[in-house]
Amino acid sequence: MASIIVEQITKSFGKQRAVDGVSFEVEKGELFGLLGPNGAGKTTSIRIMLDIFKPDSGSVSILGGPMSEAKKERIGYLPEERGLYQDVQLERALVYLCTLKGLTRSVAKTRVEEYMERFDLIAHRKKKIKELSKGMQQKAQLIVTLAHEPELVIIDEPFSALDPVNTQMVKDILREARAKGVTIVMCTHQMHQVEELCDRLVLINRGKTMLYGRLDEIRRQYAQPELIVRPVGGLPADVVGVSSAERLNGEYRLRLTASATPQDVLRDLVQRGVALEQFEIAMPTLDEIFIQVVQGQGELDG
Ligand SMILES: Nc1ncnc2c1ncn2[C@@H]1O[C@H](COP(=O)(O)OP(=O)(O)OP(=O)(O)O)[C@@H](O)[C@H]1O
Repeated sequence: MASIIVEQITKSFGKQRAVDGVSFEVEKGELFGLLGPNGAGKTTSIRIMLDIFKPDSGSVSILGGPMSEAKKERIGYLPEERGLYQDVQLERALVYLCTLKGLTRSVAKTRVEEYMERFDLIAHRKKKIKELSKGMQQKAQLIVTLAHEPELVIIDEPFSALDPVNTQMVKDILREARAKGVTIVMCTHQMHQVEELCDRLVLINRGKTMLYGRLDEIRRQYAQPELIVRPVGGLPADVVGVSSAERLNGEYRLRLTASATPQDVLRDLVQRGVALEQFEIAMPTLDEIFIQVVQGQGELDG
């Protein structure tokens, strides 16, 4: 079942077309990546999804239909711009913001305390927001996003100000939420985080959908005919189906001829008695795919 259905949305600001016919669906309980370079239209798409902006055309169904006031309490949103009242003490600010999301004061207090423990903020509970570091403020905002236990979470750059320890903690929290059936849409430029966390993704560029689908399928689709092979000894010079071989730290990256398959190469190596520690099809990283797609569109558009 889909938690969000985005159909052919468009949005212009003056002559600038920020979103240009974007469609995708986010399944219930998945961790979905919303990706794209700066200015691609991600934040505008999120704002349309959350009914902050009306689209010029197209439609959005969220949690089974149009957005409503009641639904807002079932959603957690971490916006890109982190706006907390700077002069208020951390704990007071968090409890207050959680009551705005429908929690009673006493439940809000308990949850906030639990989350402050978990996020290692408890020692700072009496500090004003402006006295907290950037990373601490971001964790505080994540608490506001999550503490009312929303069924749908939309987070824009959740890791941007976090050190590796806090990044790991937030990733664990997101995985736990997913395991409980929470739907998560994550907008980020950090491709390795997407590779680690996301089931499916959409990549938009200049307002248009460039890639959409399962991460593993997208990587397979962009796989070059290359192998990574680690032989026990050396590699013969004339392996069947190999057009070039590059050696790096005992590992070879083999480029295949147009008609060869990985099986042809493996068969030849086995027949020649080459012992192998590793034999795998080289998969491109999401970073490489992102750059290829974005630069490719740039070249097409001139
Ligand atoms: N309120 C606005 N008024 C005018 N133009 C806007 C407004 N919001 C966004 N835009 C323009 O729309 C385009 C898409 O912006 P958007 O913020 O959606 O991109 P983004 O993918 O979130 O980028 P980033 O990764 O840099 O945050 C940009 O060209 C931007 O200048």
